[in-house]
Amino acid sequence: MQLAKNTHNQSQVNKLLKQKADDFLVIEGVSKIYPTPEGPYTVLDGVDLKVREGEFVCIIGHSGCGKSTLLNMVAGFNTPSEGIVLLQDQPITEPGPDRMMVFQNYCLLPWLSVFDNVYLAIDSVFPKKSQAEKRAIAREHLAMVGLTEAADKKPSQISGGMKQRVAIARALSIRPQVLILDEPFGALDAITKEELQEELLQIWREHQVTVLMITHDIDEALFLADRVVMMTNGPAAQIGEILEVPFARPRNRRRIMEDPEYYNLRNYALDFLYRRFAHDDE
Ligand SMILES: Nc1ncnc2c1ncn2[C@@H]1O[C@H](COP(=O)(O)OP(=O)(O)OP(=O)(O)O)[C@@H](O)[C@H]1O
Repeated sequence: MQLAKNTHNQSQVNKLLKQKADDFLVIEGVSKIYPTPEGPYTVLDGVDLKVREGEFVCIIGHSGCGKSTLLNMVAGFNTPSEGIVLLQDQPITEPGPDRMMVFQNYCLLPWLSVFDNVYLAIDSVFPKKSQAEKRAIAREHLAMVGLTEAADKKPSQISGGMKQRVAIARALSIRPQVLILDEPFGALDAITKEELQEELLQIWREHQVTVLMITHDIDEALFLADRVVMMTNGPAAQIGEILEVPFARPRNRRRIMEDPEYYNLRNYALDFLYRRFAHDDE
């Protein structure tokens, strides 16, 4: 009897734990209305999304539909006009080291070396750690993105792909729970972009970080994400549909591209963006 009771309790606990993991990041009824000289402008209108812990979610949608506005609310740089964003049941009201953002334009400090760009972030979040420890964390994360040799270079002396690697190493070096990427590879050439996508997947697997990433590239979203969130056009944009990406991990680009399901998903997303929610100017 006791055993049966314990088993029952354990299954309840497992259910609660799963629910907690499923509700890791919760965006609930979020709207954003900006005051403008022409009157209130509704960018987002009632966005609901739940993200599981460790999930990789890509967000696609036409320019101006409010993707950055939404992710800025998760980062804490922006606040909803209505609704709420919760991380592990806590409302997000300001930026914090549990959520790190990486932008398309790298945002490195040009007067600091690659190493010091990463070190500065670690130092600001972990001021009590010893200098040796902080230097070791910086070295470890630069090694993770293959930049050990470039540690003493200034941002102006390295390529765009390398700069984005520094930005990713810097973001991860403070061990955030959520990594927010706003079109991180948008400015890179195709080969560098593919290399960085592979590296990002490896890092995501090793760090077990939850990733939210904006992209305009459907192939990128299908290669990286567990789910692709497709937004309707603004104003008053909403989540139109969510695609579950079924490909096994670790993913192999060639194998995925040989899978007929890849083309079904790709065509479905293209149809959503360029027919059902086509932009007037496209
Ligand atoms: N502070 C603000 N005041 C008024 N309107 C704003 C403000 N910030 C953003 N907007 C408007 O909100 C809309 C959504 O902007 P946002 O940058 O979130 O879109 P996006 O989907 O990320 O676009 P893109 O893909 O081009 O980066 C745009 O029309 C933008 O002009």
